[in-house]
Amino acid sequence: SSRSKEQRILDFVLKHAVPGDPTSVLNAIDKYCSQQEWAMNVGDEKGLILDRVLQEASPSLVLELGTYCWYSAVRMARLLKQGAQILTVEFNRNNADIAHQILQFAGVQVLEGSSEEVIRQLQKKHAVDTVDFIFIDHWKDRYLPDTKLMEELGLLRKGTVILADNVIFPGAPDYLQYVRSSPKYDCTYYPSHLEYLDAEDGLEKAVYKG
Ligand SMILES: O=c1[nH]cnc2c(O)c(F)c(-c3ccc(F)cc3)c(-c3ccc(F)cc3)c12
Ligand SMILES: [Mg+2]
Repeated sequence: SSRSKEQRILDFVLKHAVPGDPTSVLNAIDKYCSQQEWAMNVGDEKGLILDRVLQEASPSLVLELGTYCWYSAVRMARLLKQGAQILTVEFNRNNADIAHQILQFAGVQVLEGSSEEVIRQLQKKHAVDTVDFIFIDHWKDRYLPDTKLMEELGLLRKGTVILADNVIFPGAPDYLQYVRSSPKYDCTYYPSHLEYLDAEDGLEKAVYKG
């Protein structure tokens, strides 16, 4: 059977990265996706912004919406303090399987299902109280409804950082308008470029004020 692009990326990682060395995994994925086949990883340029915002937040619990090519989960896992955990949500079954193979890092758990389903189950099924850092990188039409759902369920606490990818391309205008006009958030825009390309893109940070 023909292997998918994601499986080809995994093959390249398993061949060129050093087991247990997350930076070598990131370098392998960036090399493959910038030279062989483009894929929608957050990438090295926006990844540096993610690194800085994550380190500043120093979270104990990270929720990622959109595992896809597992790149950002590895990127964040390598910077977490001892004992911190990442819950990453992927609804696409075969991507989740590959993610499991890559994410043999302690503390990264891939939860399968739609972001709405998983968010609704976090407190009861996954013993989550509040989330410290959320990386939104799944699907533009879900940014706003999922953020409102997390507010309603009390998953956000004073200081929770929400960092959203692709707020310019493909863009999430309803989400941007909401967080930037809401008194509940302090927002910062980080200009950058679409992964591995020159097109403009950026990340929006929204800090929940409780
Ligand atoms: O959907 C996404 N989720 C998360 N991150 C993404 C990301 O970082 C991207 F760069 C793109 C992107 C942007 C431009 C482009 F030309 C192709 C794909 C997408 C995306 C947008 C529209 C689709 F129909 C399919 C994929 C996503
Ligand atoms: Mg993205």
